[in-house]
This record gives sequence, C-alpha cells and structure tokens, in this order.
Amino acid sequence: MNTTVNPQYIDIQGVEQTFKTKKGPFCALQNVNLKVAKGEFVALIGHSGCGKSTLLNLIAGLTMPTQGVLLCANREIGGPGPERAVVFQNHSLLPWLTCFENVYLAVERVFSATENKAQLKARTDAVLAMVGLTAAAQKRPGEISGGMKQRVGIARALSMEPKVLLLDEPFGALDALTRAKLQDELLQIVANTQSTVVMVTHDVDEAVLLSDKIVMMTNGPSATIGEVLSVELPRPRNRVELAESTQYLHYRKAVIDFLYTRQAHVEKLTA
Ligand SMILES: Nc1ncnc2c1ncn2[C@@H]1O[C@H](COP(=O)(O)OP(=O)(O)OP(=O)(O)O)[C@@H](O)[C@H]1O
Repeated sequence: MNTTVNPQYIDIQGVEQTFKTKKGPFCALQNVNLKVAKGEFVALIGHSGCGKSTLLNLIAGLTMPTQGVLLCANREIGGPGPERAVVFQNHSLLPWLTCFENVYLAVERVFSATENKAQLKARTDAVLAMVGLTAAAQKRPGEISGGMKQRVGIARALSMEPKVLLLDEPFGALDALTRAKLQDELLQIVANTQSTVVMVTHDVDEAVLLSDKIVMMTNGPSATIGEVLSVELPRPRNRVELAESTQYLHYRKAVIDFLYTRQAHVEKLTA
C-alpha cells in the first residue's frame, strides 16, 4: 500500500449537508473533516441515520455540500465521475441485460473513445473473472443469487478502473457466509488493484477486518466524525487467525465502546 504519495487524496474540509424538508431545514452533517490517503481502506461506521450514506454521496459527487469543500486528487468534486465508482447495497443492475452486458455498459462508457470492441470485451471478461463470475456471464440478474448480483455490481465498479471505490453497505443484504466470502474477495481485489476505498458499514467486524482506518460518526442530526481509529493489523489479513488476535479484539472493543457506550444515549433519545 502506498500511503506516502498523497496523504490527503480525498480531502473533506468543513463539510455541512443541510436538506430542505417540509418541516424546514434538516442538518444531517456538520463540520465534517477527513483525509483519506491514496490506497487507504476507510470504513464509515455509525448508527442508522447518522449520515454515512450522505457523506458517501458527497464523495461520489451525487450531491453537493451546503458548506465546505470535498477534493479528490487536489481537484474539487463537482459531480460524479468514472474515477469514483459507487457500489450500492441493492446492486442496481439492469434486469434485462446479462451480467456481461451490465458490466460491458460501464466499460463502454469509460473506454470506448480509446479502445476497440475486442479490447472492451476483454476488459469485461477480465473483471468478471476477477470476481469469479465467468460461468455466469450470460445469465440475467434474475437468474443468479444475491451474492452473485453483488459481485456483478463490484465487477462493474472495478471495470471502470476507478481511483476510488465507494461502497455503500455492499454486503448488507447478504447472509453471513456469503458476506464473509465476499469480504475476503474484496480484500484480495483491493490488494491487487491498490484502490482507495471508502465503505459504509454497520458491521464492526467487517470494519476491523477490512480497514486501515475506521471513521466513527456521532448520531445525527448535525452528525460529525466522533473519532478515527487506525487499524494497524498486518496484511494480508486472515479472518480465522484474527479471531484470536488480542490486537483485533482491542480494535473491535474500541468501536463497540464508541457505538454502544458513548453514542448510545443519544440513540435512545432519537429512537
Ligand atoms: N434527501 C434528503 N432529504 C431530507 N433528509 C435526508 C435526505 N437524505 C438523507 N436525509 C436524512 O439525513 C440523515 C442521514 O441519512 P443517511 O441516509 O445518510 O444515514 P445513514 O447513516 O446512511 O443511515 P443508514 O445506516 O440507516 O443507511 C437521516 O436523518 C435522513 O433521514
């Protein structure tokens, strides 16, 4: 991992997000400041409704902050771009297209100006192989499992060779075993591609297993970053070995303390 090149590859400065609602303005995020280094894996964790997706959408450029600025590679994020690919929980595949076609569409959008059809197809095949979906390439989303659909979504995002991978609870809807398998695959893929990743999760173990940094958010409204935990577990990480590691348990406890002790009372009030 190369974290020395640009320690503030994504740079979030004084960001506020206020939504207009029927009841008046609603401040979801306030004074959010965060730096993400190139190649770093960052998890955003916090209670439901604290603003994790709101922050991810801001990095994706899907929404604009009401105050503050977000930079990627020293350039202001002014909208969505292929260098920042998003994977949502509900995978958002086009149901009438095959897995291959779903991915090809993204490949075509990014590379058709510079590459011929054979090259675009080769790219699509390669990325489907990377997520273990070669055999299912000609199937439609309705013919494959939830875990496979999620893999197509990840393949589609990776196919654009994004500098930043933004994952919004990508495994949230999956059973525990499929989830563990995809987490391990993601670890492998990210190690191979050296991508910078920002991932929203509710899952403490997922955050500790995958991340270099865990960004813990306070409860909303006017949520902000409460604490940032650096996870210095060596890579490659093995979930079976980590289950007995005191260092792993220490990180796990730190996140649980934050979520269920320090942020708990506020949640009771808003529940
Ligand atoms: N477009 C919008 N208009 C008004 N309020 C919004 C809008 N989008 C989000 N909110 C509010 O902002 C807050 C943060 O929402 P967000 O979806 O970012 O939370 P979250 O942490 O991702 O939640 P969850 O973990 O449940 O997905 C919530 O109170 C939500 O109701």
